[in-house]
Amino acid sequence: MNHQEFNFDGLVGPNHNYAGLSFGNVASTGNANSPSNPQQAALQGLQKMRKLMALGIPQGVLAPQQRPHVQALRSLGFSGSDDNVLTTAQQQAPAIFNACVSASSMWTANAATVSPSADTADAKVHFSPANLINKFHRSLEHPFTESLLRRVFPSEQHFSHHHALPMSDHFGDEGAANHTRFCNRYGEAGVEFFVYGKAAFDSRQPQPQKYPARQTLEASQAIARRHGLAPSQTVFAQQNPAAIDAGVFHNDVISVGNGNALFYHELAFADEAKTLADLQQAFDPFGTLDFIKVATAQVPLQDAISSYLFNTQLISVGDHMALVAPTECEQTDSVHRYLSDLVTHSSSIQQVEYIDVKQSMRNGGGPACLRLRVVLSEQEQAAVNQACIMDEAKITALEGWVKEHYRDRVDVADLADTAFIQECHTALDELSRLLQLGSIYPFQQS
Ligand SMILES: NCCC[C@H](NC(=O)CCC(=O)O)C(=O)O
Repeated sequence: MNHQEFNFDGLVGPNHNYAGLSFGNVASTGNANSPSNPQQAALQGLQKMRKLMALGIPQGVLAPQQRPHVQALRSLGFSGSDDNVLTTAQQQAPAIFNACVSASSMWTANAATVSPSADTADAKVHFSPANLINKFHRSLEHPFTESLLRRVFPSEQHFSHHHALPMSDHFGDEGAANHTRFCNRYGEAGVEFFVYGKAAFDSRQPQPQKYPARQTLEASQAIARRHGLAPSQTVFAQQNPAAIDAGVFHNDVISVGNGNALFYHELAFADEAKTLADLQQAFDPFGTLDFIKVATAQVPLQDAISSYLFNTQLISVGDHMALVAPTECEQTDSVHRYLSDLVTHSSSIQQVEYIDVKQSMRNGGGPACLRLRVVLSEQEQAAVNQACIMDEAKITALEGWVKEHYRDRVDVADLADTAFIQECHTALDELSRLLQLGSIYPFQQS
């Protein structure tokens, strides 16, 4: 059977903006209140999908969420007409209002954790939407994410959908940004690797002091249990608390894996030697893992964070692997030097492709943040909502849709404007038809 790893990228929403909502994510707070360009952001995302398709990676899309989240504002005591809710919230509680207008669902690496059928006890593909409890604006995502995933992966025979974990910091879950899978071939069983920031029920373990640990060990363990993963093929490792305090808010900012390779910075894990030993032990039945370590002397941690060297997409292309890296990696001397050198050695990684996703990068989202990886067999592929699987013509149609409906400048002050919100609804209404999602948006249901 022919299995493939699909990338489901988040389509950037028409309300893409910079509100500085993510404490601990230095790009987000550093660019707070600068104007955004939603049209350029969405086109950069679509261009990235085109590039990945050209490299042979099948590509799907996940639709953006409706914002502002009027219902959340109503639950916080703002009342009257929708217009009144929005204008009063923006005047009286601008920070809360901004959180309810975020386009953060574009980073689909945080949408869910996905385990392929080769790893799960019931041989179904399992999806657990992430509760994203650490950030208010992101904690609003999971109900829509779950209903969207159910419409994109509707077959009960092949797909198993869970609810998000309990909404408590003890079970803080950030989805696939802290989850990696190793295997020889996508259709074969492999090792699932969960990286957490803190143990919520064990205060003896070290914790970051400055910035929050967004993923807990207990959340990762719960996901592994729910997905029916074999304990011998599941590894949990703690992220280095010092790296979190330097701005590494998810593991995918400091390491990336694919196939039998792990590309990581030496400061990624709290206990590097134990993490590698645990991974190799779990992988022993399948073979040898290729650990590609980047030393601080080669790339200082700050350069890795600002360039997003590890938020690259590590993909299999024929018999080798390629890194799809943001152009910031080309512009950061240490990183560019490292990558130019890397491809000349006999490592698994023999190709680097640079892409421009600056609109997303300015909020701390690189190429890897924008995609959710889903391994599918041929039968599972046939059971997916086909309108969400991309080809050249569909990408072109989405580009046309973006150019027709998206603004090229949005200031945070525009976000409560009635005309702007109406434009966003018109865009999403048309998109729900293009992607055959039915009346999925709240404004279509009232
Ligand atoms: N995986 C990348 C996620 C980036 C995301 N940024 C944000 O939500 C910033 C939004 C803003 O500041 O407007 C986050 O930190 O979760």
